[in-house]
Amino acid sequence: MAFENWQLQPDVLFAQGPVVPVIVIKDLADAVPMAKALVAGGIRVLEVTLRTPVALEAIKLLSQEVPDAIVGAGTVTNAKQLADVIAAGARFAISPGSTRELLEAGKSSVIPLIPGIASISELMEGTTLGYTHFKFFPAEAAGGVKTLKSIHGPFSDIKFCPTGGINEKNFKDYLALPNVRCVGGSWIVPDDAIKTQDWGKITDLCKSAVAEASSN
Ligand SMILES: O=C(O)C(=O)C[C@H](O)[C@H](O)COP(=O)(O)O
Repeated sequence: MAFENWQLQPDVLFAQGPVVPVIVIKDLADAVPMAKALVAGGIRVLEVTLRTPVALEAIKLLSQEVPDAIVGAGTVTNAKQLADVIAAGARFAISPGSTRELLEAGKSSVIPLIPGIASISELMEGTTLGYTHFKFFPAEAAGGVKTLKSIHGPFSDIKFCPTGGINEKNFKDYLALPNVRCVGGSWIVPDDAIKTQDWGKITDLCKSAVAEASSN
């Protein structure tokens, strides 16, 4: 267990499925059909990034309208945003990085914070405060599978959700690592499918990722 005040423990969150879609919602009207398409494809944990003006509204809407999903926030970079996403109903928060301010706020929050790390020193800052689950970002650019294998030596109890440059070709290499439970990625919610509102394509991408993840 990481922090007892967290209503959802990060090991439970990481165990929900092999892929966490990194979602960018530009048009609020897309939020519900997109989330339903993901859930229909077998993916429940949804990371809605705070990259657009409608992101907080989208988190609120999805929390109410798509009860089968576990809706959280991505791109949470400071304590104020953490408070905002909790108020919107997010059940977890993910950050691309870690600052002392954010780590302290996450520690005392009611939802789990998954801080991002790309170096050993950042990881140590987080583990010193009691964090056990991290995002590894930007995964491919920061050395990918090789880096995670090396980190596993001295930090064998720490679990990661690598994100950044992960796609249908390399995600299984990450999932095969002992310190990886799930991977994050935007490949599962491609821009062209959103633009054309091709929700069936998103469901198909999820189904094939879930099926492939469980095959050898
Ligand atoms: O927005 C954030 O909070 C991030 O940390 C960045 C995203 O996780 C990556 O941009 C997703 O990477 P791709 O799957 O390569 O598109």
